[in-house]
Amino acid sequence: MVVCCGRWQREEPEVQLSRTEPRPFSAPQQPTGRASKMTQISIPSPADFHVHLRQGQMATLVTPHVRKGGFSLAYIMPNLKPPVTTTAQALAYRAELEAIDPTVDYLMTLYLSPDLTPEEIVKAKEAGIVGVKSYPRGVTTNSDGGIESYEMYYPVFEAMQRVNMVLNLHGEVPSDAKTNTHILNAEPKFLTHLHSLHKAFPRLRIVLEHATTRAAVEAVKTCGPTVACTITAHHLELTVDDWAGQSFNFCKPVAKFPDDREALREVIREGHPRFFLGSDSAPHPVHSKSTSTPIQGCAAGIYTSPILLPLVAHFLESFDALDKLEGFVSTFGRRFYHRELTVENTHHVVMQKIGAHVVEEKYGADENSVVPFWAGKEISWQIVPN
Ligand SMILES: NC(=O)N[C@@H](CC(=O)O)C(=O)O
Repeated sequence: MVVCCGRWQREEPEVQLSRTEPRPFSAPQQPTGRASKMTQISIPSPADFHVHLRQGQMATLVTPHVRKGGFSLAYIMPNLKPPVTTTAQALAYRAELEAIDPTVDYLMTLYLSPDLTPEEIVKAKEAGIVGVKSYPRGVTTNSDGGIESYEMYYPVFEAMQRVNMVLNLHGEVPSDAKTNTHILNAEPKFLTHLHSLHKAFPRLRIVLEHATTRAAVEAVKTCGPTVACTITAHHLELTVDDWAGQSFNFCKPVAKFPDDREALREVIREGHPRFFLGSDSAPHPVHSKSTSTPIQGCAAGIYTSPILLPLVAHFLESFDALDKLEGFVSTFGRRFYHRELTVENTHHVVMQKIGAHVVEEKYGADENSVVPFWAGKEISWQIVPN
Protein backbone atom coordinates (compact mmCIF):
# COMPACT_ATOMS: atom_id res chain seq x y z
CA MET A 1 0.00 0.00 0.00
CA VAL A 2 1.29 3.45 -0.82
CA VAL A 3 0.16 6.19 1.52
CA CYS A 4 0.68 9.89 0.94
CA CYS A 5 0.44 12.56 3.57
CA GLY A 6 0.89 15.90 1.91
CA ARG A 7 4.25 15.58 0.12
CA TRP A 8 5.39 12.60 2.15
CA GLN A 9 5.18 9.23 0.48
CA ARG A 10 6.65 5.86 1.19
CA GLU A 11 6.38 2.34 -0.21
CA GLU A 12 5.52 -0.46 2.24
CA PRO A 13 6.05 -4.17 1.58
CA GLU A 14 2.55 -5.17 2.71
CA VAL A 15 1.75 -7.57 -0.12
CA GLN A 16 4.19 -10.10 -1.40
CA LEU A 17 3.53 -11.11 -4.96
CA SER A 18 3.62 -14.83 -5.27
CA ARG A 19 2.89 -17.65 -7.65
CA THR A 20 3.06 -20.26 -4.93
CA GLU A 21 0.49 -22.14 -2.87
CA PRO A 22 -1.50 -20.17 -0.27
CA ARG A 23 0.22 -19.54 3.01
CA PRO A 24 -1.27 -20.23 6.46
CA PHE A 25 -3.30 -17.42 8.01
CA SER A 26 -0.57 -15.60 9.85
CA ALA A 27 -0.54 -12.17 8.22
CA PRO A 28 1.62 -9.72 10.14
CA GLN A 29 -0.29 -6.93 11.82
CA GLN A 30 -0.05 -3.61 10.03
CA PRO A 31 1.28 -0.64 11.95
CA THR A 32 -1.46 1.59 13.32
CA GLY A 33 -1.90 5.21 14.28
CA ARG A 34 -1.44 7.07 10.98
CA ALA A 35 -4.84 6.47 9.39
CA SER A 36 -6.15 10.00 9.70
CA LYS A 37 -3.09 11.41 7.89
CA MET A 38 -3.55 9.41 4.69
CA THR A 39 -4.52 11.32 1.59
CA GLN A 40 -3.81 8.67 -1.02
CA ILE A 41 -4.12 4.90 -0.92
CA SER A 42 -3.20 2.30 -3.49
CA ILE A 43 -4.84 -1.12 -3.13
CA PRO A 44 -3.76 -4.14 -5.17
CA SER A 45 -6.64 -5.84 -7.04
CA PRO A 46 -9.57 -5.47 -4.62
CA ALA A 47 -11.86 -8.50 -4.44
CA ASP A 48 -15.54 -8.62 -3.42
CA PHE A 49 -16.36 -12.09 -2.09
CA HIS A 50 -20.18 -11.83 -2.14
CA VAL A 51 -22.09 -10.00 -4.91
CA HIS A 52 -25.52 -10.28 -6.50
CA LEU A 53 -25.42 -9.32 -10.19
CA ARG A 54 -28.91 -10.58 -11.21
CA GLN A 55 -30.00 -11.33 -14.80
CA GLY A 56 -31.27 -9.54 -17.92
CA GLN A 57 -31.68 -5.76 -17.82
CA MET A 58 -30.68 -5.53 -14.18
CA ALA A 59 -27.45 -7.44 -14.86
CA THR A 60 -26.69 -5.08 -17.75
CA LEU A 61 -27.09 -2.11 -15.43
CA VAL A 62 -25.23 -3.37 -12.36
CA THR A 63 -22.42 -5.60 -13.69
CA PRO A 64 -20.23 -2.67 -14.86
CA HIS A 65 -20.59 -1.20 -11.36
CA VAL A 66 -18.25 -3.87 -9.94
CA ARG A 67 -15.33 -2.24 -11.78
CA LYS A 68 -16.73 1.26 -11.19
CA GLY A 69 -16.64 0.53 -7.45
CA GLY A 70 -12.95 -0.45 -7.68
CA PHE A 71 -13.16 -4.25 -7.87
CA SER A 72 -11.65 -6.71 -10.32
CA LEU A 73 -12.85 -9.96 -8.73
CA ALA A 74 -16.47 -10.74 -7.88
CA TYR A 75 -17.79 -13.83 -6.13
CA ILE A 76 -21.21 -14.30 -7.68
CA MET A 77 -24.32 -15.41 -5.81
CA PRO A 78 -26.60 -17.99 -7.46
CA ASN A 79 -30.06 -16.91 -6.19
CA LEU A 80 -31.48 -16.18 -9.62
CA LYS A 81 -34.90 -17.17 -10.92
CA PRO A 82 -34.55 -20.11 -11.43
CA PRO A 83 -31.57 -20.61 -9.10
CA VAL A 84 -28.21 -21.65 -10.53
CA THR A 85 -28.13 -25.34 -9.57
CA THR A 86 -26.01 -26.93 -12.32
CA THR A 87 -22.53 -26.48 -13.76
CA ALA A 88 -24.03 -25.74 -17.17
CA GLN A 89 -26.19 -22.94 -15.75
CA ALA A 90 -23.26 -21.42 -13.84
CA LEU A 91 -21.05 -21.40 -16.93
CA ALA A 92 -23.83 -19.84 -19.02
CA TYR A 93 -24.34 -17.21 -16.33
CA ARG A 94 -20.61 -16.43 -16.24
CA ALA A 95 -20.63 -16.02 -20.03
CA GLU A 96 -23.56 -13.59 -19.68
CA LEU A 97 -21.63 -11.51 -17.15
CA GLU A 98 -18.41 -11.62 -19.20
CA ALA A 99 -20.32 -10.37 -22.22
CA ILE A 100 -21.35 -7.32 -20.17
CA ASP A 101 -17.92 -6.65 -18.64
CA PRO A 102 -15.03 -8.96 -19.53
CA THR A 103 -12.53 -7.12 -17.30
CA VAL A 104 -13.75 -8.68 -14.04
CA ASP A 105 -12.83 -12.15 -12.77
CA TYR A 106 -16.20 -13.78 -11.90
CA LEU A 107 -16.02 -16.66 -9.44
CA MET A 108 -19.17 -18.74 -9.75
CA THR A 109 -21.28 -20.62 -7.20
CA LEU A 110 -24.08 -23.18 -7.21
CA TYR A 111 -27.28 -22.97 -5.15
CA LEU A 112 -27.52 -25.79 -2.63
CA SER A 113 -30.67 -27.79 -3.38
CA PRO A 114 -31.80 -31.44 -3.32
CA ASP A 115 -30.89 -31.70 -7.02
CA LEU A 116 -27.20 -31.18 -6.29
CA THR A 117 -25.30 -34.49 -6.33
CA PRO A 118 -21.69 -35.43 -5.45
CA GLU A 119 -21.19 -36.18 -9.16
CA GLU A 120 -22.28 -32.64 -10.07
CA ILE A 121 -19.83 -31.28 -7.49
CA VAL A 122 -16.93 -33.07 -9.21
CA LYS A 123 -18.11 -31.74 -12.57
CA ALA A 124 -18.45 -28.22 -11.16
CA LYS A 125 -14.96 -28.29 -9.69
CA GLU A 126 -13.49 -29.43 -13.01
CA ALA A 127 -15.31 -26.55 -14.74
CA GLY A 128 -13.83 -23.99 -12.34
CA ILE A 129 -16.91 -23.34 -10.18
CA VAL A 130 -15.63 -22.26 -6.78
CA GLY A 131 -18.39 -22.67 -4.21
CA VAL A 132 -21.87 -23.73 -3.18
CA LYS A 133 -24.21 -21.30 -1.44
CA SER A 134 -26.76 -22.44 1.09
CA TYR A 135 -29.90 -20.40 1.79
CA PRO A 136 -32.13 -21.62 4.59
CA ARG A 137 -35.67 -21.78 3.25
CA GLY A 138 -37.59 -18.53 3.14
CA VAL A 139 -35.14 -16.26 4.98
CA THR A 140 -34.30 -13.87 2.13
CA THR A 141 -34.68 -12.93 -1.55
CA ASN A 142 -35.28 -15.97 -3.79
CA SER A 143 -34.79 -18.53 -1.03
CA ASP A 144 -38.06 -20.45 -1.51
CA GLY A 145 -35.99 -23.38 -2.77
CA GLY A 146 -33.64 -23.12 0.21
CA ILE A 147 -32.65 -25.91 2.54
CA GLU A 148 -34.43 -27.21 5.64
CA SER A 149 -31.85 -29.57 7.11
CA TYR A 150 -28.11 -29.96 6.53
CA GLU A 151 -27.73 -33.70 7.22
CA MET A 152 -29.24 -34.73 3.91
CA TYR A 153 -26.45 -32.78 2.15
CA TYR A 154 -23.57 -34.54 3.89
CA PRO A 155 -22.66 -36.59 0.78
CA VAL A 156 -22.47 -33.32 -1.18
CA PHE A 157 -20.33 -31.68 1.53
CA GLU A 158 -18.10 -34.77 1.59
CA ALA A 159 -17.52 -34.39 -2.15
CA MET A 160 -16.90 -30.64 -1.75
CA GLN A 161 -14.33 -31.31 0.96
CA ARG A 162 -12.63 -33.91 -1.25
CA VAL A 163 -12.38 -31.67 -4.33
CA ASN A 164 -11.70 -28.51 -2.30
CA MET A 165 -14.76 -26.37 -2.97
CA VAL A 166 -16.07 -23.69 -0.61
CA LEU A 167 -19.38 -23.83 1.28
CA ASN A 168 -20.97 -20.38 1.65
CA LEU A 169 -23.55 -20.14 4.41
CA HIS A 170 -26.37 -17.64 4.70
CA GLY A 171 -26.30 -17.88 8.48
CA GLU A 172 -29.89 -17.43 9.62
CA VAL A 173 -32.54 -19.89 10.74
CA PRO A 174 -36.12 -19.28 9.60
CA SER A 175 -38.41 -17.33 11.94
CA ASP A 176 -40.70 -19.47 14.09
CA ALA A 177 -43.02 -18.06 16.76
CA LYS A 178 -43.11 -21.40 18.60
CA THR A 179 -39.39 -21.16 19.37
CA ASN A 180 -39.25 -17.36 19.68
CA THR A 181 -37.08 -17.22 16.56
CA HIS A 182 -37.13 -13.92 14.70
CA ILE A 183 -34.94 -11.78 12.50
CA LEU A 184 -32.96 -10.41 15.45
CA ASN A 185 -31.86 -13.77 16.86
CA ALA A 186 -31.87 -15.78 13.60
CA GLU A 187 -28.10 -15.47 13.18
CA PRO A 188 -27.00 -16.44 16.73
CA LYS A 189 -29.39 -19.40 16.54
CA PHE A 190 -27.76 -20.52 13.29
CA LEU A 191 -24.28 -20.78 14.80
CA THR A 192 -24.82 -24.32 16.11
CA HIS A 193 -25.14 -25.38 12.45
CA LEU A 194 -21.82 -23.70 11.67
CA HIS A 195 -20.11 -25.60 14.49
CA SER A 196 -21.70 -28.94 13.52
CA LEU A 197 -20.70 -28.55 9.88
CA HIS A 198 -17.15 -27.58 10.79
CA LYS A 199 -16.90 -30.54 13.17
CA ALA A 200 -18.24 -32.99 10.60
CA PHE A 201 -16.09 -31.56 7.76
CA PRO A 202 -12.99 -30.01 9.33
CA ARG A 203 -11.18 -29.70 6.00
CA LEU A 204 -14.13 -28.18 4.15
CA ARG A 205 -13.61 -24.45 3.64
CA ILE A 206 -16.70 -22.70 4.99
CA VAL A 207 -17.57 -19.00 4.85
CA LEU A 208 -20.18 -17.58 7.20
CA GLU A 209 -21.58 -14.82 5.00
CA HIS A 210 -22.42 -11.25 6.00
CA ALA A 211 -21.98 -11.60 9.78
CA THR A 212 -23.93 -9.07 11.83
CA THR A 213 -23.46 -10.11 15.45
CA ARG A 214 -20.76 -10.35 18.10
CA ALA A 215 -21.83 -13.97 18.57
CA ALA A 216 -21.05 -14.73 14.92
CA VAL A 217 -17.63 -13.07 15.09
CA GLU A 218 -16.76 -15.03 18.21
CA ALA A 219 -18.03 -18.31 16.71
CA VAL A 220 -15.89 -17.92 13.59
CA LYS A 221 -12.84 -17.04 15.67
CA THR A 222 -13.21 -20.27 17.67
CA CYS A 223 -13.26 -22.35 14.47
CA GLY A 224 -10.15 -23.60 12.72
CA PRO A 225 -8.37 -22.05 9.73
CA THR A 226 -10.86 -23.53 7.27
CA VAL A 227 -13.67 -21.26 8.50
CA ALA A 228 -13.85 -17.60 7.44
CA CYS A 229 -16.41 -14.82 7.51
CA THR A 230 -17.47 -12.02 5.21
CA ILE A 231 -18.53 -8.58 6.44
CA THR A 232 -20.47 -6.07 4.34
CA ALA A 233 -19.82 -2.34 4.13
CA HIS A 234 -23.33 -1.43 5.26
CA HIS A 235 -23.22 -3.55 8.42
CA LEU A 236 -20.21 -1.48 9.52
CA GLU A 237 -22.51 1.52 9.69
CA LEU A 238 -26.12 0.48 10.30
CA THR A 239 -27.91 -0.66 13.44
CA VAL A 240 -31.57 -1.61 14.01
CA ASP A 241 -32.51 2.04 14.37
CA ASP A 242 -31.47 2.69 10.77
CA TRP A 243 -33.68 0.13 9.02
CA ALA A 244 -36.79 0.28 11.21
CA GLY A 245 -38.85 2.68 9.09
CA GLN A 246 -36.20 3.05 6.35
CA SER A 247 -36.77 0.44 3.67
CA PHE A 248 -33.60 1.24 1.70
CA ASN A 249 -31.58 0.10 4.72
CA PHE A 250 -33.46 -3.19 4.95
CA CYS A 251 -31.48 -6.31 4.07
CA LYS A 252 -31.05 -9.84 5.37
CA PRO A 253 -29.56 -10.41 7.80
CA VAL A 254 -30.80 -7.15 9.31
CA ALA A 255 -28.31 -4.87 11.03
CA LYS A 256 -28.30 -5.56 14.77
CA PHE A 257 -27.30 -3.62 17.90
CA PRO A 258 -24.51 -1.08 18.41
CA ASP A 259 -22.43 -3.63 20.32
CA ASP A 260 -22.73 -6.09 17.42
CA ARG A 261 -21.59 -3.42 15.00
CA GLU A 262 -18.68 -2.72 17.33
CA ALA A 263 -17.66 -6.39 17.18
CA LEU A 264 -17.49 -6.18 13.35
CA ARG A 265 -15.39 -3.04 13.58
CA GLU A 266 -13.11 -4.55 16.24
CA VAL A 267 -12.31 -7.65 14.22
CA ILE A 268 -11.35 -5.48 11.24
CA ARG A 269 -9.27 -3.17 13.43
CA GLU A 270 -7.57 -6.28 14.75
CA GLY A 271 -6.63 -7.22 11.15
CA HIS A 272 -7.96 -10.75 11.64
CA PRO A 273 -7.11 -12.60 8.41
CA ARG A 274 -10.24 -14.78 8.35
CA PHE A 275 -12.58 -11.77 8.16
CA PHE A 276 -12.82 -10.04 4.81
CA LEU A 277 -15.14 -8.05 2.55
CA GLY A 278 -18.17 -9.61 0.91
CA SER A 279 -20.38 -6.66 0.03
CA ASP A 280 -23.65 -8.59 -0.37
CA SER A 281 -24.44 -5.77 -2.79
CA ALA A 282 -28.01 -6.73 -3.72
CA PRO A 283 -29.81 -4.44 -6.21
CA HIS A 284 -33.59 -4.28 -6.31
CA PRO A 285 -35.66 -2.04 -8.60
CA VAL A 286 -36.63 1.14 -6.78
CA HIS A 287 -40.34 0.29 -6.73
CA SER A 288 -39.77 -3.00 -4.87
CA LYS A 289 -37.84 -1.13 -2.17
CA SER A 290 -40.09 1.88 -1.79
CA THR A 291 -43.70 1.03 -2.58
CA SER A 292 -44.39 -2.10 -0.61
CA THR A 293 -47.95 -3.24 0.06
CA PRO A 294 -49.35 -5.38 2.87
CA ILE A 295 -49.35 -8.25 0.36
CA GLN A 296 -45.87 -7.72 -1.05
CA GLY A 297 -43.39 -6.42 1.52
CA CYS A 298 -40.25 -4.43 0.88
CA ALA A 299 -37.48 -6.39 -0.88
CA ALA A 300 -34.44 -7.27 1.25
CA GLY A 301 -31.14 -6.02 -0.13
CA ILE A 302 -28.77 -3.03 -0.05
CA TYR A 303 -26.90 -1.89 -3.14
CA THR A 304 -23.26 -0.82 -2.71
CA SER A 305 -21.32 -2.00 -5.81
CA PRO A 306 -20.78 1.35 -7.61
CA ILE A 307 -19.29 3.09 -4.55
CA LEU A 308 -17.87 0.09 -2.74
CA LEU A 309 -14.14 0.74 -2.33
CA PRO A 310 -14.46 4.44 -1.40
CA LEU A 311 -17.35 3.55 0.95
CA VAL A 312 -15.33 0.87 2.74
CA ALA A 313 -12.37 3.26 3.06
CA HIS A 314 -14.71 5.95 4.41
CA PHE A 315 -16.12 3.62 7.07
CA LEU A 316 -12.78 2.06 8.05
CA GLU A 317 -11.32 5.52 8.51
CA SER A 318 -14.28 6.47 10.73
CA PHE A 319 -13.32 3.77 13.23
CA ASP A 320 -9.56 4.10 12.88
CA ALA A 321 -8.95 1.03 10.73
CA LEU A 322 -7.93 2.54 7.40
CA ASP A 323 -4.53 0.89 7.68
CA LYS A 324 -6.35 -2.50 7.58
CA LEU A 325 -8.07 -1.71 4.26
CA GLU A 326 -5.70 -3.70 2.09
CA GLY A 327 -6.03 -6.88 4.13
CA PHE A 328 -9.80 -6.52 4.40
CA VAL A 329 -10.57 -5.86 0.72
CA SER A 330 -7.78 -7.76 -0.99
CA THR A 331 -5.22 -9.95 0.75
CA PHE A 332 -7.27 -11.90 3.32
CA GLY A 333 -10.12 -13.03 1.06
CA ARG A 334 -7.79 -13.81 -1.81
CA ARG A 335 -5.68 -15.97 0.44
CA PHE A 336 -8.68 -17.90 1.79
CA TYR A 337 -9.99 -18.48 -1.73
CA HIS A 338 -6.55 -19.38 -3.13
CA ARG A 339 -6.69 -16.38 -5.44
CA GLU A 340 -3.51 -14.75 -4.27
CA LEU A 341 -1.94 -11.86 -6.08
CA THR A 342 0.57 -12.58 -8.77
CA VAL A 343 2.59 -10.24 -10.94
CA GLU A 344 0.14 -10.95 -13.77
CA ASN A 345 -3.14 -10.39 -11.91
CA THR A 346 -2.19 -7.36 -9.82
CA HIS A 347 -3.35 -3.92 -10.77
CA HIS A 348 -3.51 -1.13 -8.26
CA VAL A 349 -6.59 0.94 -7.58
CA VAL A 350 -5.62 4.37 -6.34
CA MET A 351 -7.94 6.44 -4.15
CA GLN A 352 -7.50 10.02 -3.08
CA LYS A 353 -9.00 12.02 -0.29
CA ILE A 354 -9.76 15.22 -2.12
CA GLY A 355 -12.73 16.55 -0.20
CA ALA A 356 -16.13 14.98 0.17
CA HIS A 357 -18.20 13.96 -2.85
CA VAL A 358 -21.89 13.14 -2.88
CA VAL A 359 -23.13 9.67 -3.83
CA GLU A 360 -25.53 9.55 -6.79
CA GLU A 361 -29.20 9.20 -5.88
CA LYS A 362 -29.97 6.50 -8.43
CA TYR A 363 -28.61 4.51 -11.34
CA GLY A 364 -30.63 3.51 -14.40
CA ALA A 365 -33.96 4.78 -15.62
CA ASP A 366 -37.63 4.38 -14.82
CA GLU A 367 -38.88 1.26 -13.11
CA ASN A 368 -35.53 -0.50 -13.41
CA SER A 369 -33.52 2.14 -11.60
CA VAL A 370 -31.70 1.26 -8.38
CA VAL A 371 -30.94 3.48 -5.41
CA PRO A 372 -27.49 2.93 -3.89
CA PHE A 373 -26.71 2.85 -0.21
CA TRP A 374 -25.53 6.25 1.09
CA ALA A 375 -27.43 8.01 -1.74
CA GLY A 376 -27.08 11.78 -1.45
CA LYS A 377 -24.57 11.50 1.40
CA GLU A 378 -20.88 12.33 1.31
CA ILE A 379 -17.84 10.07 1.00
CA SER A 380 -14.36 11.44 1.55
CA TRP A 381 -12.49 9.01 -0.74
CA GLN A 382 -12.59 8.83 -4.55
CA ILE A 383 -11.07 6.43 -7.05
CA VAL A 384 -8.51 8.09 -9.30
CA PRO A 385 -9.33 7.13 -12.91
CA ASN A 386 -6.44 5.39 -14.65
N1 LIG B 1 -28.98 -9.62 1.40
C1 LIG B 1 -30.21 -9.41 1.03
O1 LIG B 1 -30.95 -8.78 1.78
N2 LIG B 1 -30.70 -9.85 -0.14
C2 LIG B 1 -30.04 -10.69 -1.09
C3 LIG B 1 -30.12 -12.14 -0.70
C4 LIG B 1 -29.23 -12.48 0.46
O2 LIG B 1 -28.02 -12.57 0.31
O3 LIG B 1 -29.75 -12.62 1.56
C5 LIG B 1 -30.69 -10.49 -2.46
O4 LIG B 1 -30.43 -11.30 -3.35
O5 LIG B 1 -31.41 -9.52 -2.64
